[in-house]
Amino acid sequence: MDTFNSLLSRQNVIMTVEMHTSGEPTRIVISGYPPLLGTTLLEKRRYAKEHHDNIRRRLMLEPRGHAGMYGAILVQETELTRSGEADIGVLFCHNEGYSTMCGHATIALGRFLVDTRDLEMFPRRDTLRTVNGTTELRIHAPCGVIRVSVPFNSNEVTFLGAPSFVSKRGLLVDIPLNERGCISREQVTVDVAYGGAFYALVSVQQLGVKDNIAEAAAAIERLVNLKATQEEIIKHPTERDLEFLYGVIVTDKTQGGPRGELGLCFFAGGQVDRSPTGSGVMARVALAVEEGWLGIGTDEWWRYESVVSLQKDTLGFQGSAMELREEGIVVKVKGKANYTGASAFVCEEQDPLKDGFVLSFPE
Ligand SMILES: O=C(O)[C@H]1NCC[C@@H]1O
Repeated sequence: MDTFNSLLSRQNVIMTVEMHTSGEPTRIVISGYPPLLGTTLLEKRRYAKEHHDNIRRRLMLEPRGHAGMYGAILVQETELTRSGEADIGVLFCHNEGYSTMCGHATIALGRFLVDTRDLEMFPRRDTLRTVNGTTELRIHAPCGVIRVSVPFNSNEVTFLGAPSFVSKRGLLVDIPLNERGCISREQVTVDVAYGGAFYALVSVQQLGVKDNIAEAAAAIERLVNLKATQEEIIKHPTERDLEFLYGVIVTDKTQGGPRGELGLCFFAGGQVDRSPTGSGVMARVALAVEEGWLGIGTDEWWRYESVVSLQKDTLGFQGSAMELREEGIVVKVKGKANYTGASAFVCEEQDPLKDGFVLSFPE
């Protein structure tokens, strides 16, 4: 039988730093994760899925995690760190798998990576440039390079994401009779946009949601997925691995103040984002530009709130359209992250729940 001390002295202890961004957690894996084979970050992402998924489950699911847990696995070497286009790589993970972009985790990582002095964890830390008290870093995420600005002595981080674009405006989704328990309309208009990951965007007014918004969002996800496959809507210009519907964001412009709106993001098979969803902000800004009410390069900021940030002033994200490129619109997102702690995770071989579990009730 293992004692706790001997478990802690083993090599397979996983150390994490814990943060939150507007209430959404980021569990940053800082040591104990095995090396990922592959030349590119997307190859390493596939390798993590195929060979180390038990570690994701262990860290995200109960009893170590919970239904809203989110993680970031640092990847020291990628094709873009080698070419000098990025300073470090990252893989994002959650209860269901691995995402391609995450704004809230980027905000947390920005702070943490600038704070750290551990060169084993972040070998290029010393090459970062600080100008007028703001440190700049480039994080290679599966969707591309994110340029992050971290001011000294502040918890507010800004990032410029990989280009965002609208895939389909005004997609008409017929609501079949069996889904009308949660959605009161016969037809709903949905927009599909990409902000490092693909989102279905639908207003709560359009949805005519009866009482269970999570059930309505899950129905929209199913129906949009069906239509998107038929009409080839979820297409990334270069990477097949990025072609999936990551989430549904239910928006409400009647809440969030005069220059803002509320959004509730359901992603990864039912996880609910506590934050205003940074990658969702990227997608929503691209849509706002296409709808013609937000300019590009005008320094106009729009506020994006979540159900948590709405209750606490100053916790929301802000988004602005910075630049139009051939691949899409470069969006700037601003938000705040705070530390909550650090953990050392162990597991005992005899533990039948060592790789985590999802709570479900027998039918
Ligand atoms: O901020 C974001 O982009 C995200 N938060 C959880 C789901 C998304 O990845």
